[in-house]
Amino acid sequence: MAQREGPATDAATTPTEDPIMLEARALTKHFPVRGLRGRGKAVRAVESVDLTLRRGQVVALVGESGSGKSTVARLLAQLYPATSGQVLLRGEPVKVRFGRRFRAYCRQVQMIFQDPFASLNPIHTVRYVLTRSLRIHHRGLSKEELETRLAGLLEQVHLRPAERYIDKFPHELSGGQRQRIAIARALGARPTVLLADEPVSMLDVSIRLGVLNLLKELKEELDLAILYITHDIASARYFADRTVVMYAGEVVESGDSESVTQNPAHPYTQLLVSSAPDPDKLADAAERPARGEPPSLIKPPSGCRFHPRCPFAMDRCKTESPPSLPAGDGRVAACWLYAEGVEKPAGLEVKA
Ligand SMILES: Nc1ncnc2c1ncn2[C@@H]1O[C@H](COP(=O)(O)OP(=O)(O)OP(=O)(O)O)[C@@H](O)[C@H]1O
Repeated sequence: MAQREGPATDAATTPTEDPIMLEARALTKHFPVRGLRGRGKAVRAVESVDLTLRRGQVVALVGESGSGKSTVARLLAQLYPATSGQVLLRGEPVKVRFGRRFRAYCRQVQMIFQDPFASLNPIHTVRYVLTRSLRIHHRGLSKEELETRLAGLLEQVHLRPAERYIDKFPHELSGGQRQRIAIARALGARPTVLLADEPVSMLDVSIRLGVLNLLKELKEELDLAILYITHDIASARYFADRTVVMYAGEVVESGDSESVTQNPAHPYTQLLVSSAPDPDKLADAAERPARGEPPSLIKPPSGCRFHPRCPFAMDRCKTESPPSLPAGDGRVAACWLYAEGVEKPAGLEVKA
């Protein structure tokens, strides 16, 4: 059986030939704890995460609050320096945080934030926001070119006619319209990769699907590689080609979205799926209730970080960190239950 040291990797099992645009290799981030009592301590927010974003694909990064999803996105966007590990853009290692090379990186890799209220400055009109993005990323555009591109950006995010929106301030727009402006601003750079950190979670439920559909359409039109960060594993099935599940800073499962969301292999993914608000699954969730809380990342549990909450934990799980193991359907799971010779316990229902 093929085994790999460390947690589940997304890279090993990608079946398609689409070129890799952005990649994380063993990406790790520890935040030092400040203050006298924190001396020598660190929040181990992201631990050896591998992730592959391919052209024309959406990868969902799913996990509960505090599992390290946003930190991964910020590391990929070069907003934080990594403690260790690498980010590679089209195979080239990247380590830039300032100056011209940083701007060149941002032209390729753009981020969309969760809160369209906070990410747009209230004193600037849509025209200002989009013009600024175009000017920063594409110097020397003539006035006419700028106007054409501005109208094009609004058209791309379905805010039409452009004249209706161009001179509006953020407070004159709905949450969904604001998020569309944030997306248009990102597109102004003509990126190849979008990192979308919970792009719809602050929007009304009724308009979330419209924004996700827009991102899906843009992915197809522009061949974008998209990282979609979410708490909502159900939306990953709908929106993402592949799904990567994080728990307490580590990747625990990855594979194509249909298998990961419909036939989860890792006990944590099973817990996430069973506690998603799906009326058909409520009975099952009650039978296997979530035990405990996510652990402290300053002193994470030894062995598998999920073992204190895992209904199937074995002795080995308390001491040995599980490697990435094939778990059927092309998925990999960082779980000892998938090691050779281990009998699957009753209740771990994974279709072969
Ligand atoms: N700048 C920082 N300094 C110290 N600790 C941080 C910092 N940013 C994040 N953390 C910690 O790192 C861990 C992971 O946080 P992160 O925001 O990446 O998780 P998340 O999965 O995105 O959660 P959420 O969905 O709530 O945003 C948390 O314990 C958080 O408190």
